[in-house]
Formats: sequence, C-alpha cells, structure tokens
Amino acid sequence: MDIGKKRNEARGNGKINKGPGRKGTEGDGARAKSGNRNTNASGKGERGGDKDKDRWGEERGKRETRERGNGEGSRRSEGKVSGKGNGSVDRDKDKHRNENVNGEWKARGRSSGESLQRNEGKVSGRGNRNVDGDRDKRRNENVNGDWRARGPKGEPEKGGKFKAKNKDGQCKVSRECGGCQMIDVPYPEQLIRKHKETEKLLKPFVKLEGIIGMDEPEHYRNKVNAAFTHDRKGKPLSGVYKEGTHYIIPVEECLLENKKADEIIGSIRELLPSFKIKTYDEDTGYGLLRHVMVRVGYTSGQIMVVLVLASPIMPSKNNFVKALLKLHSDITTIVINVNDRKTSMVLGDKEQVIYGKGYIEDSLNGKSFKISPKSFYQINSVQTQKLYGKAIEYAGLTGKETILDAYCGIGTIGIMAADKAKQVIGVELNKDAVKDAVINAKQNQISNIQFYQKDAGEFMVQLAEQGTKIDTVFMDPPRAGSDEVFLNSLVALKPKKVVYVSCNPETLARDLEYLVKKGYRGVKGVAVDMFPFTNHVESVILLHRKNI
Ligand SMILES: C[S@@+](CC[C@H](N)C(=O)[O-])C[C@H]1O[C@@H](n2cnc3c(N)ncnc32)[C@H](O)[C@@H]1O
Repeated sequence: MDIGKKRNEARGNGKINKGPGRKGTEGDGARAKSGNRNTNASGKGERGGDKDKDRWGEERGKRETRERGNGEGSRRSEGKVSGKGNGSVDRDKDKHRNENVNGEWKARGRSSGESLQRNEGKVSGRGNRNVDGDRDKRRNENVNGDWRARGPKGEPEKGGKFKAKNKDGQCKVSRECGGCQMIDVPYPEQLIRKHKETEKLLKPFVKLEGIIGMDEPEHYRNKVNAAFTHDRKGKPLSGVYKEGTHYIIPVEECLLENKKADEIIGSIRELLPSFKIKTYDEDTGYGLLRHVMVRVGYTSGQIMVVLVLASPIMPSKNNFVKALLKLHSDITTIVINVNDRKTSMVLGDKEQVIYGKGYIEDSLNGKSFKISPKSFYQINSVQTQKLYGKAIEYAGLTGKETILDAYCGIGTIGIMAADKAKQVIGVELNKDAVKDAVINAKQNQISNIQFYQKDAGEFMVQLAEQGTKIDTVFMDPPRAGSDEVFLNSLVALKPKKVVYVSCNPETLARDLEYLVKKGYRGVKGVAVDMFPFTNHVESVILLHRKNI
C-alpha cells in the first residue's frame, strides 16, 4: 500500500497520513460535507440506474439536514427502527416470541408491521409517530399484565426493571421530548420489534442470527448533550430540542443518560446565575452558553465537560471551574468549545482546555483509547464491546490478512483487530479522531497499523487505482451509510470479506443491495441493541465475495 509514498506524505505509526485536497472537518459536520461531495460523484459509477441514484441522492439530500440537526451527538442521531403501527401483540403469539440463546435474543413470530422511517436523525423526536391514541391504549393494556413481558434471559418478568415505563410516572417529559419512542414498551418486546424490523429489511440479503440486548437497559448513554436557554425571568434551563424546532424542552434527568452527566449539567445550570453567565439566545445572538456536553468513560470513569460558548471570552472562568470541581471533584477535564456560528451544529472548531488534559481515556475489550471532544465514540460502551466482538469474530482473522478499517474514528475496531492480522489500514475524515487513533495505536503497542485522514470514498478510489490488496474490509459509516464512490472501489478491490457495521438498517439495506448485485453474498448478521427505549438499532453483517 503506497498511498503515503505516492503523495509524499508521512506514513507509519505516530504520524497522520493526510489525503490530498481535502481539509478534514470535525465531528458530524464532516459527514455532512462528505455527503454533499458524494452527491456530485454519483451517477458516474457502475451503479447507474436512476432508481439507485435517487435512493442515494435522497439519502444524501437529507444528510446535511440530519447532520446539522444532530450536531455532535444529538441523541437523535443513531439508526432507527421505527414505528408506524406497532402491531398488536397477543398472548398466544407472545409465547413464541422469545428464545434466549447464550444471552442473545432470538426474536421470533409474526411481523409487527412496523416500518423503517426515513426521517431519522432529525433534531429530537417530537411528534412521535409511534404513539397515537389507539396504540397507546393497546400498550397500556399490555403493560397491565397481558403482555407477558420477559426478562433478558427469557424468564417471566418479576420486578419493574424490564417493565414498560409509564410515560407520566417515569419520565416527566417523554411526550414532549419523544426521544424514547419505545418508553411504553417492555424491554423484551423492544428487542423483538427491533429484530423483526431489521430482519424484514435485510431479509433479501442476509439472515440475522438474532438481536443482542442489554441486561441493564437504562442510563447507557456515556455522552450527554444539553442545549441551554432561559425562561422569561432569565432562569437557565437545559434540555433537548423539540423536533424540527429550536425550542428547548427542559430535561433534568433522563432514562437513557448517564446519571452523573445529568447531575453535572444540573450543577452547571445552577451555577450560571452566580457567575452572571447568560445562556445564548439564538434569535438575538445575545448570551454565552449554548450547550454543555459531558462524556463519561465507561471503564475509566474519567469525565470530560465541554462548555460550548458563543464567544471565546468566559468571565470568571477560573472561579467557575473551581466551583464546578468543588461540586464534582471527579471531573477530569473541562474544555471550552467556541461555536460562534448561526448553526444547529453543537460544536464549533475552536477549543480551549481550561482544566485537565482536554480529553478522556477509556478502555473497551482490553484496549485503551484517547477520546477528544470532537472525536466520535460509541455512546453505549456495554453494547459496543459486544458489537466489536461480533465484528471481529465474523471476520475470522488468521493473522495473515491486510485489513481496512474504513470510517475508523479513533481506531477502535482496527486496533482491536490488529493482533489478529498482518496489517491494518484505517481511514477517517475527522482530523481529531485520526490524531487520537495514532496515539491509541501507540498506547496499545500496535505497530502494524497506519491511519489516513481522508474521505473514505476517495481513499478507496486510490487503493483501487493502485491495485492494493485488501483481504478484509471493516466498514462502519455514519447513519447515511456509505456511498457509490466507496462501494464501487470496494468492489474493484475485491476483498474476500466485508464486515459492515451499521447504525441504520435502512441505508445498510441499500448498500447491501449494491454489494450483493456486485458479487458479494450475505453470510450472517446480528442486530445489537445499542439504543434501548428508542427506535434505533445497530447491526453487524458479514459478506463474502462470491466464488471464493
Ligand atoms: C459510526 S462512526 C464509526 C467510528 C468507529 N468505527 C467507531 O466505532 O468508533 C463513523 C465515522 O465515520 C467518520 N466519517 C464520516 N464521513 C466520513 C467520510 N466521508 N470518510 C471517512 N470517514 C468519515 C466519522 O467522523 C465517524 O468517525
């Protein structure tokens, strides 16, 4: 592989290999831009076919809106199995639904009648399409005993843990927020629905082995993003955007979010008046604090607080830091991020570390990772370990392979696979994530890995042009899925195996359709519930090149 040489760029460990012509953009914004560029590239590839172009075009067209809406880490950003019509559930059918094999849920039974929606990822989930009068009535009946909910090991439910959450009792704002589309649904039933919907979508291409659920499906979000505003009297409020608006629904605690993160956000809210820090007003452009993002390391417990400000000047910042640390001495770093643009992206470009190292570290499956504020890091660490475990298991590595980890983020999958492969190449657009990835490889004493900061599609084209031999491709694109440029070159490269990790079964199905047409066959797949109580679901699919 001589991409680095050809471009006269640094290669090897400790250096970032930059691609030509494209400045990396951070966070989810990078994805949006990538989406636009790829729009231009479409239609020329082998894919052809207006129908196909339309499908990708449509996704791309939506991408920018979605990404802007999601900003860095809006909790609406993950893949979504949704909800028109939850289908009725009756007792007899329930008897056949759950079969737990080695901790994995095998959902069986009739189709729930839900369909995947194309509107995923918009700012917030108000106007929850899953909840209408009739369906709510049915749900409540079921919650009152008819549903026969089962725990994660298939046993009849005993305690309240896996019971459906009562909207009014358990979460004061669920109706307005709409982020937990399945808050009324017992957890085992959530898994059944997600499995069925994913299975239905992917059925033409691959058979799913089941869905991997959580034992403790609450408070799994290791990253919390709170938008800040104030009430009429100027009292600070924080919460989530109501769908399609910039109206902030105040949230103090959340079923999905890390509790400590919520506490810290509450403390910041309370500290603001005494420091005369005003929350930002989008209409007038007046005020300072726009968002607070908190990330908590799952294994390390390290905590990063990012204060997203409209201007770089924060009055009494040192005293503010002292006061916050007095309340939460376990905070390990505090960063100011400056976002002075009129945008619904959460994070801006500039950063200033005001306490600690400016990043956190965490461990997954025995490897340690540095995570910078703008780098992507999976939000559910418990499930991420299972997800990565499955992806690597599916690859069936022998130690002889050259692997491509495409859309590699901070290098997690490639670093975990490196011990079992000859060589790993990672490509990622976000420059902060690539910097983290290089450090992560070093920290884990991995010497057979190289990272490139570049658009994955462009990178693949280069690899294909050079005839680079790649045996196995791991690809984990953002919600919008991959694109023709990438897939086209992937087909040209002819890797024997492709392990596709996806947070959006709909775009996954679209991309699988392409790969299957172009000489790949779906061997197996599994859904992983990374986002309990929401309609979102992750999947891992193994493809083999035909005639190998
Ligand atoms: C779903 S994340 C997966 C990251 C990583 N595999 C992980 O599990 O943490 C998708 C990643 O793709 C990156 N990305 C988005 N568009 C890209 C593009 N066009 N080329 C390369 N990377 C891109 C994002 O910055 C993000 O890090």
